[in-house]
This record gives sequence, structure tokens and C-alpha cells, in this order.
Amino acid sequence: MTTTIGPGERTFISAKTLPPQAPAALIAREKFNDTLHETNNVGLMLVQAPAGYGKTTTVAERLQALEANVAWYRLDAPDNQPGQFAAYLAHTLESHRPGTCPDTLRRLTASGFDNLQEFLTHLLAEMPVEAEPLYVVLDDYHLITDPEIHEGIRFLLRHQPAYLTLILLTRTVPPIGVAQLRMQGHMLEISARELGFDADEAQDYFEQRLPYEVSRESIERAVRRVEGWVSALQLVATSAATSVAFNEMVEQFEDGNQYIFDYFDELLGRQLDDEALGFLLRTSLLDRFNAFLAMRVAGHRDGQALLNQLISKGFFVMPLDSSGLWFRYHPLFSAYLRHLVACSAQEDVKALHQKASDAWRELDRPEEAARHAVRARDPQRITRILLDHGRAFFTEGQFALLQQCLDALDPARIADEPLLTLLRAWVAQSQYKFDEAEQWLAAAETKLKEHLSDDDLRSVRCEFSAVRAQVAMNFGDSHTALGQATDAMEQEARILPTSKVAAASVMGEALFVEGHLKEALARMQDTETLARAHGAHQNVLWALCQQSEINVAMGLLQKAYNVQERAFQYADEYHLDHLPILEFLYRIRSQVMWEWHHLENAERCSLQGIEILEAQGERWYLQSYTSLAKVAQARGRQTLCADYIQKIQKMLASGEYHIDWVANSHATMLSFWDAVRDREAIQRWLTAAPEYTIEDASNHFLQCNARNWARAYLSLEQPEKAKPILEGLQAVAERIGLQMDQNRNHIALAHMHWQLEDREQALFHMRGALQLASTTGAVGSFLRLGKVLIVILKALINDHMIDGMELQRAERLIQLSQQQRDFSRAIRISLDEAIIQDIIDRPDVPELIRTSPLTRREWQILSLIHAGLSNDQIAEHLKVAATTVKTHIRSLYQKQNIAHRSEAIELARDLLSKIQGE
Ligand SMILES: Nc1ncnc2c1ncn2[C@@H]1O[C@H](COP(=O)(O)OP(=O)(O)OP(=O)(O)O)[C@@H](O)[C@H]1O
Repeated sequence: MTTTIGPGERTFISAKTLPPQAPAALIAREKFNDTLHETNNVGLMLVQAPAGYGKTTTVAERLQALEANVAWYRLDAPDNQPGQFAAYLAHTLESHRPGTCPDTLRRLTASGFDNLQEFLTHLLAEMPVEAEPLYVVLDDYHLITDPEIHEGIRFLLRHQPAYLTLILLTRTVPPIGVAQLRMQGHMLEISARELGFDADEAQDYFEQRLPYEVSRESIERAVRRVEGWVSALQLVATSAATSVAFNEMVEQFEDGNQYIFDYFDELLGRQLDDEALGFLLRTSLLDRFNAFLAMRVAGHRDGQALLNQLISKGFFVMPLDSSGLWFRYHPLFSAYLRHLVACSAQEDVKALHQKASDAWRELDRPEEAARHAVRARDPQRITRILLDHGRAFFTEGQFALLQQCLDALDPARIADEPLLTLLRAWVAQSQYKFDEAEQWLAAAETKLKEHLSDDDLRSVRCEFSAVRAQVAMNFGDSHTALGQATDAMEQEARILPTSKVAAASVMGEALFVEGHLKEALARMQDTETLARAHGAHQNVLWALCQQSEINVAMGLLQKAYNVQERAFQYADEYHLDHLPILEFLYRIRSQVMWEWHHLENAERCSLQGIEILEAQGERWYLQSYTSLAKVAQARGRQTLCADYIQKIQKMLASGEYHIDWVANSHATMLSFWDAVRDREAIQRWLTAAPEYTIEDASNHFLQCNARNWARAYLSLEQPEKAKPILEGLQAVAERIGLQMDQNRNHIALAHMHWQLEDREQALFHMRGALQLASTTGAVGSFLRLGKVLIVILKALINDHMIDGMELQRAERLIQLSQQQRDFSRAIRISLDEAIIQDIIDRPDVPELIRTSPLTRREWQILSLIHAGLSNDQIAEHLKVAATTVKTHIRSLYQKQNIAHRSEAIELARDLLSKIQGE
């Protein structure tokens, strides 16, 4: 049975056949250019993604940017009827280019067609054989359910002229033979994965829409939480009035948000029967799933069919990879479903998690099995998993998971089982709960005495010694650590085979902190070999990170970098990118990058570290925030830096951290306060700062801690107090060979002597610093000095005290330092409305500045042009596409009636000179 397309006059709504209006803050999405260019060779482009993913806006924006020929047809519910569909299709084509199908339209009015196929035959016959490439967009095609129309599309695809490309924008997969078209290469696809905004696009979007600055870290977190779903980003942009509200809202996404819940309520509407809804609810407890898992958890016999049905309905079921076998729900949809589960009395959540745990075990995925056993609060299952796989979790460094498992067990059960005790103690020590670690070990020793032979007890104790060695090490007691580690090395490790690796590593660490750098390096290399032999990933990576740290201490940053590369390769080879230890690797990479002034990389590494730490909790972000604060300061972004400093202070106040971390964070805080001349903060810091000793400053963190005191005194212009500290530190660093510290001490000593007005000594130390920098490659430590660096370096050059490499380095440092100051000013101007207003209010500004006001972004770009940046550099700096910068510049030129860049520079100079005194 086919439907006749009856004759008659029809009224057309013209808006239905026009591309949509662009939103106010339209983000250009150039990444789709290639895909659109490729459509020349295929007849169909399928843009399929859930609601609000930007299908319509993206395609309309790109086609317009590419100046393509587009006939747009936006479907509504009444178009799900062959007659209406045919009439609008012909009308769309004709109104796009008059003369395309007048006869078909005439016949539609006069006599109609027997069916859709006859209509299409007539239409295709009438359309020209050759013409300019034409895109016909059918927007919201998911509204079509009539099989005749789907059949008609298949027919059209078989016979369409070569110049025509059909673009279907749809939430669901249309039944038009997609699988075959895909296999035959007759179709291009854009899915939610590509449509989702990436961090750069989101940054651009928020910068256009928000009146406040949001950190890159917050933007990346937002993009991760919503997986680039533009509607959710839009919701944040409209609802969050401040950066604090922005972060809060993004945090809330984890558990859900009422607006989004309402949105999903509307979306699901009455589309689902009880069976499908039950399936969705039960499977929502899975972080990812295939048909097998879904079947097992939902207790459904035909899981695959139900899954396919949900996918084809466009319900935020996201494919995990290109295999088409693994899926997960969009995180916000998943939060919504979990909310429904929580509100429903029907689902036995504990039983669902138990089923999930068992199913994952069958798939040999103990990690997931353990997570569900924890969520089921099922000690039996947890114990079974830990006894079988706890060692593997440990060697992989899955401490958070181990902790969740062990927290669910009865302490008496743990004390009975040496493996569980060891795991518990290692977890406690990894979280700096050293007393607790000892309590677990002691409790087990008391219990085990009752039923273990002396021999067995001795061997258990040896393994316990490995934990005790690490604890002692973290207390800074390297002597006890060495003793315990030696004990641990004596016996074969029967419970945790990696106990000996851990002990060897502690020995290396002890040697390192005591200042025996060469021996420490050799020991860490041995540890790496031992760890590799055990397949102990965590220990291999740890040993490599430690080698890198030792090389940094020796001033061999390039070597450190190379060791890090090896660690990255190892992680890559064994697919370890999810392990928490990787954050350590990214962190030390970020530190080297900062020192080399590769700020982009330094920032990227810190952000990656944060991404890894997300599952571990914010407490661990301290070092990442410290790195981000350093980068922000180096870029002159003081407001952002202040935000990080505030977070760091809060964390330090509420948690216990190793002095290594504390000293590093304090160094960054002091630099910031020095830059913003917050003497009070520095004074306050001095009253509560960690104590220091000079003679024992045999490693980088004790050096750093003591140097912090000296730097604080220098900021307060009390060089005489800094003197004994810095001279003492330098003597120790020279004796031990801590080259990186020598480099930093020289810089501080130069500053100190400059303040003491001992020019000769100041220049002597600055030259020493430059000489060492030829091995260390240090830049960041110099730039931290601020304005005085330029003065001392210029004096050094004027006195002809340096030449060759050192001279070049000095000149580059002056240039970078100057640039940093210009940046700082540029950013301050563009972010501070008051400064802009102040400029505008001056009587001598060009009239156009008042009559065609610039946007915040345009001010920013104008000031960056003034700071001497090229378009590419501006794009890199602002993290937007070069073409976006060009668009802003074009608009800026138009507003200000500028024809050439030189005029823009002149205007910038003129405007900004008005606040030069700032
Ligand atoms: N490139 C962009 N720049 C700015 N805003 C955008 C962009 N893309 C999408 N948006 C905004 O996101 C929202 C959703 O976009 P759009 O309507 O294009 O999604 P869709 O996938 O076509 O949705 P639906 O399935 O409901 O038709 C809109 O409010 C739109 O303005």
C-alpha cells in the first residue's frame, strides 16, 4: 500500500525552508571543513547525535562559511506524511533556485502523484543533469517514521544527480540502509563524538558569553563532565553568574541538575514502555557495557535487540569506540537514570551491583568487579576479589580502589590475612596515614603470632618491614628506612612479590635525600630492572620518575626529560594511562617544561595530571595547582594565579603534606606575593613557615624550603637575613653536587647582593647562574625574579662580563622578561573593565572607540598586537583557532576603520600609552 499524493493548493511556511538564525555567540567549527569537502564524492552525509548536540547550528554555520549552495528543509511532525513531505521538498528546491522543478510543483497542485516514488521520479527527471554542487539538508529527520518516506530517501539516494549531497540531521539512526551505505563508502558520518565541543571551542564560547574569566582547568572539567554537549555548556553559560557559580554548577553535574533532569524527562516522554525503561534503569549502574553485560544486569534475554532499539532512538547511548560493541550512557544521562533508580522502590540496587560484579568477573575484569562489589557493600565478594587480584591492583598502584575495598571489610578479617594487612598498610602509608599503617601491621602481628610458625612469622615480618621502611622514609628518617629496607631484602617475599622492589626503591630514595646522588641513581636503575622483572608497573614508573628527579637535582634536565620519555613509552606500551602514578610523571614533566619556559606544555601536563587525579579526590591536586599557578604567573595572568594560590592555601590548611610538596607550593606562593607586592602575606608566612636547617639541606626540597625563607626576606628587603641562609645552602649544594639548587641559589644570591648594593658580587652570581643554565637550561627560575632580573642582566652585559652562550641567554631572558611584563599589562587591561572604561572616558581617545565599542576579546587582541604578538602567537596564547583571531581582527578593523596592521599597532600604542604609567 502506498499513499497517493493528492492534488491541491498548499501553503508553505518560508522559515521552514531557510537555514536557522545563528545564535549570538557562534563558534566557528572549522574542524568539519574536511568532512564537508569530502561530501563531493558521496551522496549522503548523516549527522546523527542526541538532542542539542549542535547538529543544526554546526551544519548551517559551516555550509555558510564555505559559501556552499544549500537548500534547507526543517521538518516538523506534520511532515511525516508523504504528501506534505513531497510538497515541501519540491518547494525547498524551487525556492532555493527558481526553475529547478516548476513542473513537479505544478503537477502537485493540479493532479498530484500516485505515490512518493512517482513524485521523486518526476522530480529527479526534471532537475538539471549538471549543476553547481548543492546540499539538501533535511533537518530533524528523526521526526520521520513513515516507512514510505524512508523508502523514498533510499530511492533518492540511488538516483540523485552527482552534484547533489543529501544531509540528514537526526537524533536517531534512520532506517534507510545505513549499514550498507557505510560498507559501500557511500556515506559520511558525523556523530556526537565529533560534534561535542572540545576544550578550545568551549573556551572560545565561554569567553564570548561570560563577563568573568574561567580557568582552563575549569573549562576542561566542564567539557569532560558534559562530554562536549553544547546544550549543557549553554546552560552553564546562562545560569552561572560568577566563576565560583560556574565551578559549582560543573561539580553538580556529577550527581545531576534539575534543569537537565527536566530536559531528559521531556525527551523520554512517553517514548518508552516499561520494559525499555527498566532496561535503561538497571544498566545505568554500569560505567560501560556491551550486550552481554546489559543482559546479565538487566536480566533480559534479548539485550542486544533492546540495546539497538535504545540506540536507534537517540537516547544518549554513546558508543565507546568504533567497534560498535561497547557503549556507555552520556554522564549526565547516566546521572539522570541513577536519580530515577534512587526514586524507584522497584529496583534492588544491591542485587544489581552484585550481578554486575559477577558479570565483570566472568569477563576477567577484576577492577570493575571490585567497584561493583564495593557499591553492593558485599564483603564476601570483595574479599574474594582482593585475595585473587589485590596484588595486581597493588602493582598497578590502584590505591584508591584498594582503599574502597578495604574500607568495606571488618578489621579483624584484615588482621587475619597477611595479604590484606599488607595492602591495608600500604594504602595507609600512600595516604600519609603513617600511624595507621603501623597500627595495621602491629595488629596483624599480634594475631598472626597465634597461628603462624616462627619461620612464617619472620618472613611475614620481613615484608612488613618494607612498609615500615617507606613510612620511615616519608617521616624523613632515612637511617631507619635503610635499616628496615635491608631487613625486607633479606627474605623471599611470599605474600606480595613486589615487597622487595619496594624496599630497593626506598634504599634509592634514602640515598637521594641524603645527597648521595650517583649511588641513588644507580639504585633506582636497579630498582627499575627488578620491577620490570616482576611486571610491577607502578614500581617501574616510580623508579623512572625518581631517576628523573635525581637527574633534575644534578642539573641534567635534558637527561631527566629523556628518562621521562622512557616512562611515557612504558605507560603507552602497557596501556597504563589511567594509573594514578602517571600524574607524578606528568607533574615532573610539567616542572621541567616550566623551567624551560615551555608554558603551553607545562600547562597541558598539569591539566592531564588533574584529569588523572579526578577519581582520587581534590586533596591530591596540590602539586597540579602549584604548577598551574606557576604557569599563570609566568603568563602574567595574576587573577588566575591568585585563584590558584587561594586554592593551594586552603588545601595546605586542611591537609598534611610531605615537605617536598609544601616547599614547592610555598615557593610559588612567595613568588606571587612578591609580584603583587603583598608584603603582609609574606610577613604572615614567615611567622608560620616550616622550620629549616642549612647543614642538613642535602636534597632539593630541604634546599627549597630554606631558600623560601631567604626569598621571603629578600621580598621584604632584608637581605642581611637572607645572606647566611643562601651562603650556607650554596656551600651544601656545591659539596653534594645539587646543580639545580646551585643554579637557583646563584639567582637568589645575585638578587641579595644587588639589594646589598654589592654590584660586583651580584654580577658574579648572576654570571654563575647563567653558566650553570647552559646545562640546566633554566629559564623559569630566572624569570621569577621579575623586574630586577632585567636590571642585573643589563648591568652584566654593559660591563662586558659575559659573551657567547651566556650573552645570548642573557639577551633572551631580558626579552622574555620584558614580554612577560607586556603580557601582564595586556591581560590586565583586557580583563579589567575599569581600565577600559578609564581609557574610553579620556577626552583624547579617537571618537570611534566610543561610538563602536570593542568587545572584551577585541581589547585583548588589540593589546596582544601591541605586545608584539603575531596572529598565530595570539591564537596560541588565547587557545583559539588562527581563523578566529582573524575574525576578531576583521571586526576590530571594521569598527575602527583600520586598513593595515600597522594602524592597529599605532592605535593600540596610542590607547595603551594612556595607561603606561600603570
Ligand atoms: N557552534 C555553536 N556556537 C554557539 N552555539 C551553538 C553552536 N552549536 C550549537 N549551539 C547552541 O546549542 C544549542 C543546540 O544546538 P542545535 O539546536 O544546533 O542542536 P541540535 O543537535 O540540532 O538539536 P536537536 O536535536 O534538538 O535539533 C542551540 O541553542 C545552539 O544555539
